[in-house]
Amino acid sequence: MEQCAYIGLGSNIGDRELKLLMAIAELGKLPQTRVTAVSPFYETEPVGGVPQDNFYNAVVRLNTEMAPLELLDRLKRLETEVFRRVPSERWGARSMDLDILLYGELVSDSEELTIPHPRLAERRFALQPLSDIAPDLVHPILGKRIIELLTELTSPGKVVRI
Ligand SMILES: Nc1nc2c(c(=O)[nH]1)N=C(CO)CN2
Repeated sequence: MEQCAYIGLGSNIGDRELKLLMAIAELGKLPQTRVTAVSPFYETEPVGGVPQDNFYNAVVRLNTEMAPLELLDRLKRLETEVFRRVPSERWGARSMDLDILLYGELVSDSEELTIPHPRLAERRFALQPLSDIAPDLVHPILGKRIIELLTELTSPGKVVRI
């Protein structure tokens, strides 16, 4: 069955805007998948304490028939094969980070994959672009709309629309 999945994109190495555009093009080539919404791009302060360059972040909506773990596998392959991402420190700089934020109404916590993304509600760099394309979407655990989560967010984390 086709599901809506929301993917968070982030890059802070090289031509960040070009990398986001390339990632969106690659997502559109995935099997059984269509890109059905793309958020504006934001330049965002790095979160997580490691001193590094600002990120560009965006969120896309996919309509996909791929199962969550299949989608995860495809995203990890894109990160390594297309963007040559190398293993780096946990919160460190990255050429391209592709995270499944939400997958339909699914709530899942396995070793490989936690959905919704466990830090979604704390991250302005994810909530802001997500709220641009899906403000009324309800977080399946917190039971609140994305726009509410964004409004209630107290942590700073500057984000600037490009
Ligand atoms: N602003 C911003 N900060 C981050 C990001 C990111 O995508 N944007 N990704 C990280 C690694 O998951 C760590 N910190």
